[in-house]
Amino acid sequence: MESNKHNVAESLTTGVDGIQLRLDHQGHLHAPDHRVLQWLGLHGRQGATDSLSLLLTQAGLRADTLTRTEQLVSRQRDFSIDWPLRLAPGDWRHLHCQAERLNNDAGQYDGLRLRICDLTAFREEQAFAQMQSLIIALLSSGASTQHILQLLSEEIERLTVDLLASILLLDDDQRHVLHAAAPSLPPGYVQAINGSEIGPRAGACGTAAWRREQVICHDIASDPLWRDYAPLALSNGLKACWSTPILDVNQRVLGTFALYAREPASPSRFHQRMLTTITQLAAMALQREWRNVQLQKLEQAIEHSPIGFVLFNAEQRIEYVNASLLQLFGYTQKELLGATWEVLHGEHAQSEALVELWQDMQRRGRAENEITAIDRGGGEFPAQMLLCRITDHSLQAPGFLAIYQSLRERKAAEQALHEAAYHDKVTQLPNRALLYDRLSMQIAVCRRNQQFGALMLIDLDEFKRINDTHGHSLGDAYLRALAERLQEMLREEDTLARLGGDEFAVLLAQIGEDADAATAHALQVAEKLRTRLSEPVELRGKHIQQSASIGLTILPKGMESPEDLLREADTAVFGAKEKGRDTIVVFEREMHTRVSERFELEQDLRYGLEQQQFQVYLQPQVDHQGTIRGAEALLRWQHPQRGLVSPIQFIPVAEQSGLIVPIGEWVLQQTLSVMRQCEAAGKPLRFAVNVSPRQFRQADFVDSVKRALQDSAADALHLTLELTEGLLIDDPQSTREKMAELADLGVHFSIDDFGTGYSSLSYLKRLPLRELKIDKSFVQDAPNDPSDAAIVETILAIAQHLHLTVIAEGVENDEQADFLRQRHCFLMQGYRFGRPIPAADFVEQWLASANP
Ligand SMILES: Nc1nc2c(ncn2[C@@H]2O[C@@H]3COP(=O)(O)O[C@H]4[C@@H](O)[C@H](n5cnc6c(=O)[nH]c(N)nc65)O[C@@H]4COP(=O)(O)O[C@H]3[C@H]2O)c(=O)[nH]1
Repeated sequence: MESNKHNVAESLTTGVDGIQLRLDHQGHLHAPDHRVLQWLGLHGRQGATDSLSLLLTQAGLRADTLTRTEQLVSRQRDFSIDWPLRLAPGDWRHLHCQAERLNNDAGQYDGLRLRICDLTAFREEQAFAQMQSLIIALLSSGASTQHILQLLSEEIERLTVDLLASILLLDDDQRHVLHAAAPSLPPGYVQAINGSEIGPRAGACGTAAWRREQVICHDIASDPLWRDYAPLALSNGLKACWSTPILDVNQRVLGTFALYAREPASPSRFHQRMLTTITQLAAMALQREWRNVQLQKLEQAIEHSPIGFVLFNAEQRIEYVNASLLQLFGYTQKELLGATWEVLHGEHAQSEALVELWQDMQRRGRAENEITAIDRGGGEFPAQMLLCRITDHSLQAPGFLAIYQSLRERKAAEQALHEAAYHDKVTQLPNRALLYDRLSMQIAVCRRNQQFGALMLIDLDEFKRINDTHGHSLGDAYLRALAERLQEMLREEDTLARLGGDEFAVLLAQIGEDADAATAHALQVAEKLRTRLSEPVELRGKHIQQSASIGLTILPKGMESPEDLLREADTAVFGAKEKGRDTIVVFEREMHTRVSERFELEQDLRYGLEQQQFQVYLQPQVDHQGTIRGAEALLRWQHPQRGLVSPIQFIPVAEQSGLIVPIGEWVLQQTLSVMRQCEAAGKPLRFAVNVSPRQFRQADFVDSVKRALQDSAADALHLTLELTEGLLIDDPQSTREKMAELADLGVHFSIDDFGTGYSSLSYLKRLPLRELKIDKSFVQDAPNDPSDAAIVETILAIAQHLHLTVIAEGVENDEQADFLRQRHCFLMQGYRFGRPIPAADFVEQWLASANP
């Protein structure tokens, strides 16, 4: 008993480092303490306890480790060895044995002292620490998530030895699980559960994902959650499964981590810890990936954004710029990285807008303002800038973000819109709308300062002619040249505007303290402008010269509005035109009446044309025997209230308003139809039609005559067109071309009122003319006035020289007729031979006459 006690005391001594066992020199084990049995998992079991081999076999030590232990013992020397003992599936106790040889007093071998420590907890800690650092290292190394999950699973399986790990991920639809890693699960099983739906009874993993909580299935065979999947699991040798959902920071399920056992089993404390740790590590890996994807998307969005991004670090130095910013400022990335923001703003870095922006950002974390930026070439441009503080988790500012959006295009578009709305396209001068604004302002300023200004309207005399003869592009160039001339002669505070086709306006700001002084000053300026305008302009090798009519009005006289002043100046322009153009007229109140009368007449004319109030009259042209040789078409206007209006009254208005063009065409058509009637009746007659200068200058004049001839089917040989002398002088080249084209068709040309203009004979010679028409003013006084007689004689001489026929108009009596006949002028027209009568009456008489 005593010895037994001694044995026990000697064979097992517990120390801080473990429990001691004693083997005698024959290899017998002294009776072990119950704690040894407990460690070995043999507590309470019956069996031999004096053999180390037996004890270790019973404890489940693997055969190879046991053999190795026996070998070491038999060597009778010091040694150490690990005894991993499997307590349950995946649950191991790590015992460590340190053996020390004992000698008796004679120095002979006396057995071994075995010191046994339980290193399980230490090993587990070590394993967790290793695993965590491995995963964190992998996470920061940029290893793929797939790789990390695979490694995690392998590591678990290595640690647990006989458990099988599985990581499943939830599909984007959050309803299906997808295989991510399962190093040892049978491939058939992996394939079968890949894509299966989560649910309240979908095995351990499907249910854990569904419930968002851990699901422990000790025995798959009997677990109701496995009803649908048990056959699959069992046929693959899987009998227990513990699964934990992997959750992100927002508790969203990312997937599941599970451990399978090949026999029914419950997780140990170690397993529980492992499940928790692994799901956290897996969540980190998955979230890192998700963040990476988000970051990549964000990075791409920023890189390709049309807006410039700059990241400044805490030292306010640039650490990132996107492509748009480089393009916007014209720098390379290398040039900007590390630079301060002065580089993007130059001297404007201290501007009020930027300082304010900076202070606002400091106060509120975010600020926005319109600022001036400077590009690499030093060019300034407006930009919308947003400054934003970047905070990290400790809420300190590690830097700030600046966003630049160029306002160049927007400003240019705004400017273009403004320009378009307030400027004339051809000359870029202010247009009517802008003049109107300035006029309103000037009225107010003058009233306040008790000063006077002036408004001038400049109307180019016959600008249309330039357009018609030289084309619009030259016309535009001419206008630009005039605009430049005018601008040169005005002060900065004056406004030069273009109001329309051939009309400019000048607003002279504050030119006198009383109306008279202002008028005198304005007249002086107007005269300078008029003179300058009338000087020839050389364009594309052509000299273009024009006079201008200027109307001016002084402001403010009373309470005139801008419209009133424009109307006054307009009235004054009419006055100038009436005075014979190329002159300046200052507005007076009486002008209003005249102008409005004229305006009314124009309206009536327009209406009259629509209402067919016009009529063509015909006046015969006879030879020396009184035989009718032709007739002149003369227009009559039968106005319902005005009565029969003379062409002398309305032709100039029609000419000025442009209405003469449709009216002239209408007269021609009417005359040609009469002509055709005579031709058809076998009594053809020559008809003369007046062509106004404006009508002739139309670019399509020749075509319109050709069309009318074609439409009427009348013979061009019977048509005479009467042109005025002035027309021939104005634009000889184009006049000659047009005349020639029609003359080729057989049309005759006659110069009306010959002798009143200044035709050069050499020039007349080159025109396809047939006839000169002596103006009635010479004819009527010729018999009694020697100078008129001389003129008539000269005209006749010229005609003879040029081989032209001559017709005298306004022949009222025999005396005049005799005078003409004696001088061999055989064609005559006048009341002496017949007054103009309605065309229909004329034709009737003509067809009924005995004339051939
Ligand atoms: N005192 C007097 N006058 C005579 C005598 N014989 C004819 N007349 C008038 O003299 C004018 C001759 O026409 P015009 O010189 O071409 O002068 C025309 C012509 O320039 C213009 N005109 C008339 N019809 C047309 C037309 O259809 N087109 C164009 N563009 N102008 C026209 O109006 C002007 C005036 O036309 P009317 O009033 O019809 O005046 C006509 C005619 O009625 C006479 O013995 N004594």
